[in-house]
Amino acid sequence: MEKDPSFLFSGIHFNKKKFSNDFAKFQEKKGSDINKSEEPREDSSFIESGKSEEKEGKLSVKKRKRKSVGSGETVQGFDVFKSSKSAGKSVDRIRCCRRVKGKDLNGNSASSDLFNQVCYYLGKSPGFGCEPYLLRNLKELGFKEPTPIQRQAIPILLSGRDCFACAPTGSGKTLAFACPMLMKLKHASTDGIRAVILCPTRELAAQTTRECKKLAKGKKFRIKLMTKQLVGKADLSKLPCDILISTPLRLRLAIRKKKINLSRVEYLVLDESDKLFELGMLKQIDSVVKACSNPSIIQSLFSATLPDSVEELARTRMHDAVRVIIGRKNTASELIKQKLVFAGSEEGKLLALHQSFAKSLNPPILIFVQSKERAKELYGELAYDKIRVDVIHSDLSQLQRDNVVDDFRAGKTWVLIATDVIARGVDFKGVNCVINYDFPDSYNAYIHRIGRTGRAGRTGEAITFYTEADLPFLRNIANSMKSSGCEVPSWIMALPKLKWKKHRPRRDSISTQSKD
Ligand SMILES: Nc1ncnc2c1ncn2[C@@H]1O[C@H](COP(=O)(O)OP(=O)(O)OP(=O)(O)O)[C@@H](O)[C@H]1O
Repeated sequence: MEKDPSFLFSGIHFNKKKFSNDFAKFQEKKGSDINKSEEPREDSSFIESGKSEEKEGKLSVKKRKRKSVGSGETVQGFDVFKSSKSAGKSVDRIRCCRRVKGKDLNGNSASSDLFNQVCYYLGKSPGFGCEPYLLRNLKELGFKEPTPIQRQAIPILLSGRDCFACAPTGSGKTLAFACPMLMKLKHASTDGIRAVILCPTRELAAQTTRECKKLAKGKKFRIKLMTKQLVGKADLSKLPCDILISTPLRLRLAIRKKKINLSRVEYLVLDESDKLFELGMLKQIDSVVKACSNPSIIQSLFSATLPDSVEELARTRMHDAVRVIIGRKNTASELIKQKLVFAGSEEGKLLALHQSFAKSLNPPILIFVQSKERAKELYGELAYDKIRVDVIHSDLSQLQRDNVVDDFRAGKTWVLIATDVIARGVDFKGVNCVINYDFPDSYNAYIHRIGRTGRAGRTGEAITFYTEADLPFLRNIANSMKSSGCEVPSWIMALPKLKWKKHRPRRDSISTQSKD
């Protein structure tokens, strides 16, 4: 069900208490008027907010506070203030507070085409022109107005600042980095690779490649996905490619074999960045960042979850970065109705699943389990039911994985059983329900798994089964539910909150056959 256009603001909370000063400022401006202005004003705060803060670097903290709170200067839609943690480093924080309205290029009212409006502002500053092909493609894709993350991140990246951004799942982060990338690159060239996008999984890399191609339709940009075959090629230095999309491992392999030249890369994106900064991928990321040696490179990090530890790590690798947080950091979209179900035992889970399918089946449904072995077991159980079920895990070949994903997208598969290989970033339109058959192994995994539903303004449901083994971690999930507006029994809220390391308990195998 589409919610138009308020969906664009799903997941946004403005903490009135914490930001009371800023809130007061917005209240004062009530009724005043961005909308009524004759012409859309050039919104310099969009682009230069961070830089003007920098200039103020010498002001005392008190003065800076006074200036930003009491001056009555124009603030449109967000509040910019220095991160206290980052004293001495140029990292700004932008918190999206409310909707900006205005007129589009033709002077029509705000709701018609805000993309035009954003681009109009940008077009006024030299070098930021949005070409007609991009506007046309956005229109063809049905995107009428930018989502909050797009509204904030696009101008920042276009202004040449590094950016790390955290916004809810399904809120349009891909476009937020792909749009400015195409605008920055302007035209295809034979200069070699000029933009690199890193994604943690092959599925996500393939999806991002497709999205970039759709956006670039009508231009001759060469957009390439780093495949196994490509890595195997003798010489990639002459690869006709403007934009390269890859997993870190494949790109690192190409770098190590000295097959690829990334010294001209102007634009680097780390998508699902917290996953990329996990221990296993950190070395690979570092070697890519090192190989992208162009001093004027623009780097950006995007994710729906951005733990503080990752931010700290990112700051050591990014300078002059603007930090954009849409809504509350690390929470699920409000469009997802989250439920916890006590299943008692492993057998209980299977029973609960069968019963709920027998009662009502509202596909497409995604079921997450904790390992490929369990994915195969559950598939074995459900395959006998008269539902179209399929399974995806890392034991399948790339071609098999692609086919499974395509069938689910096309509606041929109703129920897809999956491991965490597709928990992040993969955009299935209209998944009605996500079932965490096995409790997720971390809080972030929970947010990303359930984020496969409730995307782009649609509502969705997320059901999480738990057993005794999962009880210690229930409270952590309950917190996310509460902050997304879902009901949580008070006894769960009273449970102690534990530090959540990887939680993968040994579970009995999935089978209807009695163990005896
Ligand atoms: N401005 C827009 N208006 C309407 N729909 C949009 C807009 N921008 C993106 N979308 C759609 O929203 C959906 C989610 O976008 P996207 O996959 O970029 O989300 P995301 O924030 O990266 O999610 P995740 O955190 O799960 O990776 C896509 O189907 C995309 O086509």
